[in-house]
This record gives sequence, C-alpha cells and structure tokens, in this order.
Amino acid sequence: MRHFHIADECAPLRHVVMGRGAGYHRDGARVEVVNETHRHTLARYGHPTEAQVVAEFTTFRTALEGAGVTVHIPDLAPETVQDQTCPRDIGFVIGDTFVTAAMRNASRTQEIRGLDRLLASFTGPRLSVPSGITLEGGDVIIAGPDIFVGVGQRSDPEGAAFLRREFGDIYSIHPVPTRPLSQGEDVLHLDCAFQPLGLGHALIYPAGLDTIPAAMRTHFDWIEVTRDEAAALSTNVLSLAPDHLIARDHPACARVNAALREAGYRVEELPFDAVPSTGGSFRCATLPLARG
Ligand SMILES: NC(=[NH2+])NCCC[C@H](N)C(=O)O
Repeated sequence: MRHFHIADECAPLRHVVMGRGAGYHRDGARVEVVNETHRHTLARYGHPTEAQVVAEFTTFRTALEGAGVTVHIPDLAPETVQDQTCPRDIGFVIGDTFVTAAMRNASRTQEIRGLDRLLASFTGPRLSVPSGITLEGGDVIIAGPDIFVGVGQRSDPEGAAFLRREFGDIYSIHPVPTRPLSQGEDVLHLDCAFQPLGLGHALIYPAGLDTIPAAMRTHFDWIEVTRDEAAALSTNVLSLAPDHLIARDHPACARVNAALREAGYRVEELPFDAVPSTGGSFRCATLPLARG
C-alpha cells in the first residue's frame, strides 16, 4: 500500500497528481471565470483550448516520468467542474495526513471527486477543512518545521487557525496575509508570491505580501521577483528534488530561471502557457502525495 508523506516541499518527489487536460471546458455553458488573470485572458484571447492544455500536460508528464516520478491523473469530475488543471488547490498532504481543502468557487467544490479512487489506494489519516472555512492548497506551503498559510483571495484566517489546531503541536503555523486587489496586488494564492526551495532559498514577491513572518526572512535566502515576473508565475515552480526543479519557459521568467541556475539549481524549463493564462503554473498544476 502507498502512504501519504510530505515533510518538506522540496524533498524528492515520488507520487504526484498532475492536472487533467481531457474534458477541459467540455460544457462551455458551465465554465466559471474564477480570477482576474482568467478574466483578462478571456477578454483578450478567449479561453485556452482543451488541445493546448492536453499538449502542455503531455510534455510536463514526460518530464516528471523522466525524473522517476509516478504521475496520477484525476478521473473526470462531475459536470459542475469544467477545469481540473490545478489539483494543488483541492487538497494537500501534511506529514502523513491528507487534508481535503474547501474551495472558494462553486465550480471547484466537486473537483475532489476526481481523486476519490486514487486517494482510496493510499493509506494514511484523512481530514477535511470544516464547513464555513475556505482553505485552498495553493495557500499551504510546508518548509520543514514551518507551514506558511496564505490568507487572502482564496483562504480565510480561520483556515490558518484550523491548521494550527490540527498540526500546531508539530509545526509552527505562520499565517501570511496577502495584499488585496483593492491595494492593486493580485495574489491569487500564496504560492503565486512565495515558494521555498531545496537549497535554502525562497522565491518571493515581497510587495504581494501584507505581513512577512519573521521565519520567512530568517530561514531563507530570498530570490526576489518583480511584479511582472510574479504575474508570469515565476515563483510557481515545482521542486522534483532539493536541487532540481521545473520552471516555465517564458521570456518573463528568464531572469528568475537564470538566477535559480546561478544559485545552484538544475532548472528544466518547459513550455506552459495555457494553464498560466488562467492563473496557475507548475506548482498549482500538481498535488504531491509522497516525497522523500
Ligand atoms: N495554487 C494556485 N496558485 N492555483 C491557481 C489556480 C488557478 C485556477 N484557475 C483558479 O483560479 O482556481
């Protein structure tokens, strides 16, 4: 039997759920526009097509499997769900426990059904975020003894309080309020503005964060990204191992990717434009179930 296990975001990746392209927007009438990036893309270019999403995920899958990672694809979720590209948000593993998230948007609440069969094939405790709270996996970042929890567009302060109740005896839980749209910052999830890396660095867009916990300053060497680089989701890389990551091959991410190489990482750049045009990149498009 397989076990859930994530003690650190950057430990060698073993089992991961990757987003699903097939079935993307299969019923256009049910598509919900869920964030500012998505709204903007739709107005300028229309939605990405299923074929584009499938092609980019195929390349991504090949890279993951090439690195020895076992890739799982969600089953097709019920009709209310028209986008299964970002499994990161629908659940997360802390230690040996799988936590089912609680989604802000109606069109994503049933997305977890696509994982029912897969999750049943893993052992380990299961928890759900209690009703009345929203907490999405893009806002939950585990770095050794610290768990950083975004509070903003998609997750409530009560989400961080819930994690402190459940895991506070083992981890330090740090709520991280992100700057709101009303202050001109568009941080959909914490992982769009902050991500710890395996060699002691963190990618960070400081202006997107309203309060920066001391642990974020003292536990990492920062690699700062600009507003445009944050908008291109340059922070949203996926660690395959402490010194190996997948990043977006895009002009707006080129400086950051070069800085990562300079800092000692092996950076695999892949084309990934469809999912980022609706608000997510490689971290969002994956839900690690086992690392290390
Ligand atoms: N972890 C993330 N940053 N996820 C991005 C999610 C994007 C997705 N289209 C949504 O708005 O729900």
